[in-house]
Amino acid sequence: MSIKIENLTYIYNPKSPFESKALDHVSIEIKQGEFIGLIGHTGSGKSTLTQHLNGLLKPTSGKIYINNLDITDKNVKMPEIRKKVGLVFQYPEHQLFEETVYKDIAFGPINLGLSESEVENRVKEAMGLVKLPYEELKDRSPFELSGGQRRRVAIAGVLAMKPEVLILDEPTAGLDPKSRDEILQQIKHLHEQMGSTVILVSHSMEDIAKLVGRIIVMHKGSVAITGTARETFRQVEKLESIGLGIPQISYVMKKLKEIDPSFNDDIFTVEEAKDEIMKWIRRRKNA
Ligand SMILES: Nc1ncnc2c1ncn2[C@@H]1O[C@H](COP(=O)(O)OP(=O)(O)OP(=O)(O)O)[C@@H](O)[C@H]1O
Repeated sequence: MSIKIENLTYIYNPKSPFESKALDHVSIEIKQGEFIGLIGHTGSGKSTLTQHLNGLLKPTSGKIYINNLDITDKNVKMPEIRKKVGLVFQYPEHQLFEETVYKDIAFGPINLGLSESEVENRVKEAMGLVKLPYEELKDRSPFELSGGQRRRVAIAGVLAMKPEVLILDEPTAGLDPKSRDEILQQIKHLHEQMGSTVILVSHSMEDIAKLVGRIIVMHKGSVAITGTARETFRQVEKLESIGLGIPQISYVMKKLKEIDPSFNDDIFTVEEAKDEIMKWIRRRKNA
């Protein structure tokens, strides 16, 4: 599904002493199947933006088109949009409420009006996608599971709806490194396998550099930078001026270049850094 946001402005508590402009004339186009990283300092408007995409918030002004359909139009039925745009909130496990893992994941598909056997298939498939063993966990209470497993149950609940656009607001916040890596790998795999449009909100430049095709940088409610990871992370000064940085490994490579100018410092992932260091070692051996 393609997304087009035109001049979107959003004001919380308008005309009150608590009025706050969270989005200011934001225009963005996202093509079908893109993997977008949405980054920005805390309070820059990322969550406010994502909540507009499934109709949870209505623009103060501006338009949002999903597959050319204007979802800000009063006549568009929001449940229809929510079937297509899945939003995984920050700490989604706090929203688990059913007594078993099965019932929690089945909640969305049941609301879609699917038959019992279709619901069961959706639950099995979604649990498989996030690597949760179906037989072992389906009758367990989500509250007996580990934090990482609960997060997966919550993500599976959204995946079971088979959304065409998947929005994940910091899906790895608060998880241990192993669970983080596993969940990110699964999101990557999902994007490749299902071809859905994915928007990943993250504070981790490392994760963003590794995963996404294009980055949108928000600053004070506006789009500050948009481009590939390479194009974005080359703008170090601009990023630092708005309180962001580049992946840690890029700073390491910049330091190495200061010591030996033959180093390439146009590097954003650990994999790229490994290759560059190996090349440097080979050059030294041959010298
Ligand atoms: N419910 C609300 N009522 C009033 N103002 C709000 C509300 N939610 C957010 N804001 C304000 O809107 C602005 C954007 O907030 P938003 O949550 O969209 O930022 P964010 O980039 O997602 O931040 P974070 O990275 O901390 O999640 C901030 O100034 C915030 O204080």
